[in-house]
Amino acid sequence: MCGIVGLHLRNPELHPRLGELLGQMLGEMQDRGADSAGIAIYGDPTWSPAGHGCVSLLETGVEAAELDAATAAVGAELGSEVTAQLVDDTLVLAAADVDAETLLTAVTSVYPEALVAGFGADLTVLKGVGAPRDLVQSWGLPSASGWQGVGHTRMATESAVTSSGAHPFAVGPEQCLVHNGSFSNHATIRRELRAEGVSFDSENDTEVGARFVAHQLAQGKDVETALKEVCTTFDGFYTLLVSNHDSFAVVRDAIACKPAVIAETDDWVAMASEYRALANLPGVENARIWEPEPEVVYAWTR
Ligand SMILES: NC(=O)CC[C@H](N)C(=O)O
Repeated sequence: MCGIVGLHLRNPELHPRLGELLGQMLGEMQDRGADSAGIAIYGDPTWSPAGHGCVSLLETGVEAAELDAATAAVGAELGSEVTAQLVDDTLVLAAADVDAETLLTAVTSVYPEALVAGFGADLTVLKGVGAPRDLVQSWGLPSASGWQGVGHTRMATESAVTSSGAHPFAVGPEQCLVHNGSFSNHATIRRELRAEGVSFDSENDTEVGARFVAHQLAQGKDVETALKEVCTTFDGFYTLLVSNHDSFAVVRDAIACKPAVIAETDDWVAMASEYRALANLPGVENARIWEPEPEVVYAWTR
């Protein structure tokens, strides 16, 4: 198994409720993947303030008492002021008027061994090992706000139960990908991407999918084209939810044996592995609800 949830909010009045709603959705999917979990939040004013470059970092070894030293070290490397907070195990860094890739370069030179969980103008990615409902509380997710969120509960099939194996895989700017299923030819595609200079953080099959999509987007392709390329390149089983700075997209493999349901109202678009994760969303009783067809890319833009 594995559980996927995603919520793209169209109505700004709902933005303050993003974390509360996503946290409930993720909690409903705990029994599909109790090993580990992760979330991507777009637009929270505390974690990723407007106009800031943001980087989410795991495995830094930084403790709460060392945050000032961390901001000083990254600030010195960057040449401008940096803020940092520890959200459970994730070090969330932000810098005003700096693009996220510039901040990322400074951060990775100070913490070369750390795991980059995500980066972007508007994006925070938190991941951890443990029960998803406990992680939701440790992250303080119910108080988060924003315009889009993605979450995943993992039951590992392809690599160890570690933070680096937890989803989302957020390997390109503002990008995030979560997966239910397993890619059977990921080793081949990993070799091909490596030959093109792509490097990897884990042995996970989903990371290969995320790096493939990021590679396509970096070549200028749009999300729909990149996901159609996924369908022609990857073998195995997959329901994927892919988000970006302005988009939210779902695709399933040709057999579509991994469950997925999409619901849409004027106020939001939501996706989950099972309907029960959507059942408490405001206005769901009037939503258009359907099961995504095999190899059809469903994409929404802001
Ligand atoms: N159960 C799943 O869907 C697992 C997803 C992916 N293959 C992983 O191991 O992370």
